[in-house]
Amino acid sequence: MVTKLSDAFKVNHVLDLNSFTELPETHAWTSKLDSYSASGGSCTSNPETIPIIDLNNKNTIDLIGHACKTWGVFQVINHNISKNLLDEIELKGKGLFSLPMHQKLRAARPPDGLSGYGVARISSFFPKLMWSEGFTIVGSPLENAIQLWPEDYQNFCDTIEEYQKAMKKLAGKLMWLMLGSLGITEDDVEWVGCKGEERGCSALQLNSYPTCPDPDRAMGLAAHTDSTILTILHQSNTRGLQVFKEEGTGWVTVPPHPGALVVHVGDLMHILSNGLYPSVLHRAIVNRTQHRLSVAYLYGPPASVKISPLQKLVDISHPQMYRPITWSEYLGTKAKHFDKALTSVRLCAPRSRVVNSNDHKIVKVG
Ligand SMILES: C=C1C[C@]23C[C@@]1(O)CC[C@H]2[C@@]12CCC[C@@](C)(C(=O)O1)[C@H]2[C@@H]3C(=O)O
Ligand SMILES: O=C(O)CCC(=O)C(=O)O
Ligand SMILES: [Fe+2]
Repeated sequence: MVTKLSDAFKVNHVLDLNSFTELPETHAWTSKLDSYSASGGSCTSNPETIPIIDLNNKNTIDLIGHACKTWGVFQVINHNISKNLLDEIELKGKGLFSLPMHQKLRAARPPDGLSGYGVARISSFFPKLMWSEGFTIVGSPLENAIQLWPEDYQNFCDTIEEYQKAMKKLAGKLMWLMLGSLGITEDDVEWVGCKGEERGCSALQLNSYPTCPDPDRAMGLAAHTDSTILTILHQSNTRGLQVFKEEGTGWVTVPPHPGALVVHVGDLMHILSNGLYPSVLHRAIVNRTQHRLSVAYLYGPPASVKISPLQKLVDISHPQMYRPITWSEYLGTKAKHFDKALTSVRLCAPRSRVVNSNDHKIVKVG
């Protein structure tokens, strides 16, 4: 960890990125830092493209299974989330991030808190700061919304709550399609129907990436995997999201597709599938001319349920690869070990096909 910047991170020092005409040193990700490099790593114009899956297609389940195995990411269309709701959440996000800094800081995320405004949580693991600001909502948005708009918080809350509800439904459906593609049914999952504590459950993360005076040396959101079962990402029509594909391919851009939502396989699906569906390493880069916004719905199980490889996927030739762990414990492990979190709960060596994409600092991208 880098002491100076991690101190800044702890007190949630957010700089107003719109006020810079040159990239400050604190945000300059040099190529010497190898895998930390912003411009580092080939970003291919790969002939292979990230699958776009129509949820009304009769082969959806197989297409999803194949995408999870080969990419760890896909886009979905015909997902039943209205364009109106997607436009509305984008509008609310833009409204929030365009508030003056002193107003946003009224809702600053406390050092050990879950919800609120601030720099990327993973900042403390990197020697440089990221060119982004974020707003996390776990549970009700009410408390933060009142801090931001004491007179007019209801409008924001209504959109967020409607979005959370719609995403929860879609995420549940996608989880069962993913598990279904592995031959798993509800009977195989002990914690089905277990409500658990709502606190600590799925989070909504609004990310804002202001235009950047030197985008090749800056990093929007550094390479990471999500600590989720799956994540549903709505990206505005500006490019920026990249996923890492092994086998010599490198970083691949996930091009915005009108109306589509991006789905990431997260670390908990990696565990549940006993390594069959590896979580996807991804990052966000920035650009000189267009502000970019993304909204991530980070979906997980009830916080206190023990997650472990599903027994149907474990046998003598496929031993259990991970120990049981709750989502809250895993988030704690991630906060401490970051890219080594998954390895730290591993019981035996990974399947030979799976490159350990989670030791991402060893991934050669520079
Ligand atoms: C549920 C969560 C996953 C997350 C940490 C959090 O408590 C809320 C924010 C999430 C997020 C979004 C941006 C990337 C990420 C790595 C981060 O720093 O905050 C993820 C966290 C995660 O998936 O580990
Ligand atoms: O902004 C993006 O495209 C990526 C956001 C992301 O990875 C996250 O919020 O976890
Ligand atoms: Fe992410």
